Amino acid sequence: MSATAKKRALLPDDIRAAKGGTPLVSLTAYTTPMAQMMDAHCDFVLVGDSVGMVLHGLPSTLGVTMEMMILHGQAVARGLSSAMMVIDMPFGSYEESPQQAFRNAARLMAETGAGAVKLEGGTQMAETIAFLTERGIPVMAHIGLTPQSINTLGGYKVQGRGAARDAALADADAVANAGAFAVVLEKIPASLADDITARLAIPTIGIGASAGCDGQILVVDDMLGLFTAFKAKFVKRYAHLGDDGEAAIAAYAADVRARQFPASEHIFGDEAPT
Ligand SMILES: Nc1nc(=O)c2c([nH]1)NC[C@@H]1CN(c3ccc(C(=O)N[C@@H](CCC(=O)O)C(=O)O)cc3)CN21
Ligand SMILES: CC(C)C(=O)C(=O)O
Ligand SMILES: [Mg+2]
Repeated sequence: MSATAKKRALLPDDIRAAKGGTPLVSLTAYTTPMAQMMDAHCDFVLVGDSVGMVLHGLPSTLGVTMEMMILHGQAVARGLSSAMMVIDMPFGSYEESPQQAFRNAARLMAETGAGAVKLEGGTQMAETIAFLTERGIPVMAHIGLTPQSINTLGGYKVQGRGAARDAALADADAVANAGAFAVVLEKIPASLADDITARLAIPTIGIGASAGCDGQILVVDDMLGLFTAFKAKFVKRYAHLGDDGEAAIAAYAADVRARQFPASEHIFGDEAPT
């Protein structure tokens, strides 16, 4: 999909229609300035629950709340005009029942203006995905490595290898048949991602999956080199803003200590300029 020819905000159906075409481009965002930076270049922007680890220093995504997602979602919405906004449902906000999922998904959409929600899970979430889509809430699914299940998965490991391959294919079929308009494939073998992409009628969005997916997503702070606590194999760093930022802060500190900052252009005289 062309990132420059858009006249209106993209909709889930536009994303769905991109199946098999130019790969969909997506990044996460959590703030207005980051959303502004990517609006013209991305087809959709995800307010990911990775916000908890990336911006709040949490050890996993499990501690992320509805209130955090809503505040960051509102900030991102202010920075977007053409890219579609998708928002993650946080851990504990949808797993209990389709009714619980609807209540919280409706709140996320109403209070942030997101065009769709994303939730983690395959066959076990199919009933909930159908319940939401039948009631007007577009759902992006997320299978493979599902970080909210870190405590049962036992680590951020590759999913769907060997005997687990058939279960991953069943998850893909289940979310597509339930009405998801797209599905994120996280950290699975490339051949499995290619098989899923070939068998589903909806776009696959890869993160640690395959260049053959219908689109790609990364955590923006990872690809900018701003988040450096860990680097998954699937991350490519396109910049090193963390290093650049620390160097800038060190230069500021040295200037202040040497009384080199503020300089004449940063200070005010007694008289207003004429
Ligand atoms: N900064 C950031 N980037 C992400 O992609 C991300 C988050 N945070 N938070 C939420 C989830 C968690 N995800 C993760 C987290 C860690 C690894 C990771 O460290 N992978 C290692 C190996 C870990 C292992 O095998 O146990 C790797 O080298 O890929 C991967 C995905 C993806 N999401
Ligand atoms: C990594 C993407 C897919 C995500 O779910 C997140 O950022 O929370
Ligand atoms: Mg997430």
